[in-house]
Amino acid sequence: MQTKAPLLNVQNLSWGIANKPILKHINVQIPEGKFVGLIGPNGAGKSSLLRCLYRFNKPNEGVIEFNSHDIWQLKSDEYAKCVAVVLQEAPSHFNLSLFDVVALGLTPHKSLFSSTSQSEKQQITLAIKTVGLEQHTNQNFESLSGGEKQRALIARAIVQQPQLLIMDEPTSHLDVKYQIQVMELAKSLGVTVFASFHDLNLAAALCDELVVIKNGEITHTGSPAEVLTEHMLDDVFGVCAQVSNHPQESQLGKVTPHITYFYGYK
Ligand SMILES: Nc1ncnc2c1ncn2[C@@H]1O[C@H](COP(=O)(O)OP(=O)(O)OP(=O)(O)O)[C@@H](O)[C@H]1O
Repeated sequence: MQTKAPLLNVQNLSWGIANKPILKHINVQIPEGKFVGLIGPNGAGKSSLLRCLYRFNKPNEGVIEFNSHDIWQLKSDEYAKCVAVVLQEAPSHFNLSLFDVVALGLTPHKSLFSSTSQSEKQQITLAIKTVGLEQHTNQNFESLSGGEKQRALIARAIVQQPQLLIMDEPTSHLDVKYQIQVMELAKSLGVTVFASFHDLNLAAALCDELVVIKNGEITHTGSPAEVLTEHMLDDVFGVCAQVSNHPQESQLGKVTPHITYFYGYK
């Protein structure tokens, strides 16, 4: 039986700035429909890798295939229709309402200056409702809270109807409730997601697979249970921790690693 090609296939990717190698011979496969987390210490290369995937950084070496096509051979608007990006910092959208920002998700699908049809307006309203922001529809985007902004950007991604959602630490400024809410919302969309995380327990609970990067190299890939070991946490993150099974998940017969950190160890 022939196995299906991954939605995103990164082969031997290297990228750097001014002769300084930052990403070194990266190989990553993101299967269609999976929620894959990218983890690694500060400065490991997470954002640099994700930027290569949404064509912000052009690799010095290697190939990135989307649906078996080299992404640099695709027309930029064609690729923009397929890939939505949610970043750590919500971009500034002065004078735009929440509705207007969510409507920007239609941009890759529309010609310049074309107006928004009735059915598109319904699509936008539905996406706003999905992220629970209907009471804020006409509010200025800039006046939304951090968590509301990130949910609005997910609504924008819903409207875009991407095949792949790339998220670069989208919850790092949010309180714990919004962190869980925003990532669970992203998971509930059912699209393929590749997201970087700093909260390893959140990554363990939500991700089907994890990719670990350290010093610009992939060191581990696999299920959260395979990847999140005490040895890996020591080796890659330099922390002393105990990994157990999350109590909520063990009641359901699932194995989800849960990390307890120890303090005062060097
Ligand atoms: N445009 C650039 N010019 C010079 N150096 C860069 C550039 N982009 C990234 N770097 C460097 O590459 C390394 C990896 O950075 P990157 O932002 O990808 O790491 P990260 O894993 O996302 O880190 P963090 O968890 O702190 O956000 C860092 O040392 C950073 O300073």
